[in-house]
Amino acid sequence: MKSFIVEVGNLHKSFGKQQVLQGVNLMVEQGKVIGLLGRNGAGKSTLLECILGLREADTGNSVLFGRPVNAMSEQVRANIGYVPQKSELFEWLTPKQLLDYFKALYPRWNQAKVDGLMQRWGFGGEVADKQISKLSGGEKQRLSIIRALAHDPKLLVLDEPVASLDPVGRRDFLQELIGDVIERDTTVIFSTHILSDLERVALDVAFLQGGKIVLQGALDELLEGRNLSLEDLFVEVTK
Ligand SMILES: Nc1ncnc2c1ncn2[C@@H]1O[C@H](COP(=O)(O)OP(=O)(O)OP(=O)(O)O)[C@@H](O)[C@H]1O
Repeated sequence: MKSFIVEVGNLHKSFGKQQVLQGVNLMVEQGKVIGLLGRNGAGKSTLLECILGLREADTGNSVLFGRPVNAMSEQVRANIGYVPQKSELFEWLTPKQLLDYFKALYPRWNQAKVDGLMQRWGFGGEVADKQISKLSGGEKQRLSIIRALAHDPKLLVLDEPVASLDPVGRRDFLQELIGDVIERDTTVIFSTHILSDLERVALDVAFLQGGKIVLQGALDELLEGRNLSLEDLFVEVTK
């Protein structure tokens, strides 16, 4: 039996009077790819941040790799890759400098993979030496993804990773992701509003609505017998 990489129990988070997460439970097995869906403002980013311990929950717990997120060693933390919704790259560096900086931080850094992605994802020429602040939104997002994949993480958490990518960029990214999952049994949680992408990669989906995961399961099983498209299901579940 495979182990659970992510175990989230009864997570609550409010901002002032606004209760955003109201008892989220979410279990993710090793090697699963889960698409996290929900309306704008449903709390997807908040949930992903709480799962990773980047934002403190009010109550409840997040356990990653069998360890509470707030008591994780650096070694365990190095198994995680994260692409935030808004990339927080060091804007004054160049892409090359940024990747060299992170390379020094991670014991398991796959330089061959980085070199390949840089070539294929548009950083082969002078863009690699341009200041990050001057890159386009899509270029920054690609760089953020390269950074997150570079250390071969066992858990990848992606918050709308493809929102600024063009169709070719989205396809390249999804191929890379699928390759990673197949080769390395990577566990992936990613939020997106692009349902067609989700249908291409996510085998499982989880719907966040009213501060809770209201539906989670294998995409084909959820759609089977309902005679619905994923878009129909989204509308129905998030009403
Ligand atoms: N730091 C904060 N302070 C106050 N309110 C916040 C803060 N961060 C998020 N919120 C609120 O919490 C709610 C959930 O926000 P969140 O960004 O998690 O939603 P989301 O599901 O990721 O949305 P989207 O699909 O639009 O990206 C929103 O109503 C937002 O205004």
